[in-house]
Amino acid sequence: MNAPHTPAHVIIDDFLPEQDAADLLAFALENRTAFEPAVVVRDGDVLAEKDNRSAMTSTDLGPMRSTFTAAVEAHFEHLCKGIGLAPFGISGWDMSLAVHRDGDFFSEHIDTLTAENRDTLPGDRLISMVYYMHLPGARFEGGELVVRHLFGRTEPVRIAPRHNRLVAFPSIAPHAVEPVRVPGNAWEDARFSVNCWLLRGRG
Ligand SMILES: O=C(O)CCC(=O)C(=O)O
Ligand SMILES: [Fe+2]
Repeated sequence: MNAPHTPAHVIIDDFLPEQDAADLLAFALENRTAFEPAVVVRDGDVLAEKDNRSAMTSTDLGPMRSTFTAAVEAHFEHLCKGIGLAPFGISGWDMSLAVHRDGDFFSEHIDTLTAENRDTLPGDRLISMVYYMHLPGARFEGGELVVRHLFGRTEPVRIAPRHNRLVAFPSIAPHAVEPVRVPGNAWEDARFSVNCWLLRGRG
């Protein structure tokens, strides 16, 4: 359980069986051409906004998609409890692979879609999850996830992007990715992740 005054978040280390973690990372490493520069969506407009975010994403998880969703489903009640939410019917999954390379970052934001953006998904993002992966000895530095609580004067939590670590938090919690440094900027040295949002249907 989280202490009462820390942001409600859950960390699960060794989230996937070792072989699945290696296969998922291998899939991301091998499918480099599927990644495109990430965009920021605001008020219904898709913005390639270098001021707020620099990363690349791909919605193709291939055969690893079902491996990943099954693992999340197995932890669903635990995740809800740690975040302080009653379990809900998942109306949809929003998922992508992401890579942060040298100089990449994501300034503070929330994942909840509001206004016109809300209609782009078949439900509201309630839980945000980030699953980290990288090769042993990958040379990136930085890229900590910083999660801030919405209310109260509490210290933000800073979470290192450790291989095979899942972090979950409420999608409305402000969070950011600190700048990543990758000496030499080799693809194999980057900070890879799966971003996954659990959607709840609307009444
Ligand atoms: O990569 C991370 O640690 C977080 C990414 C994120 O906040 C997002 O994609 O919305
Ligand atoms: Fe986010």
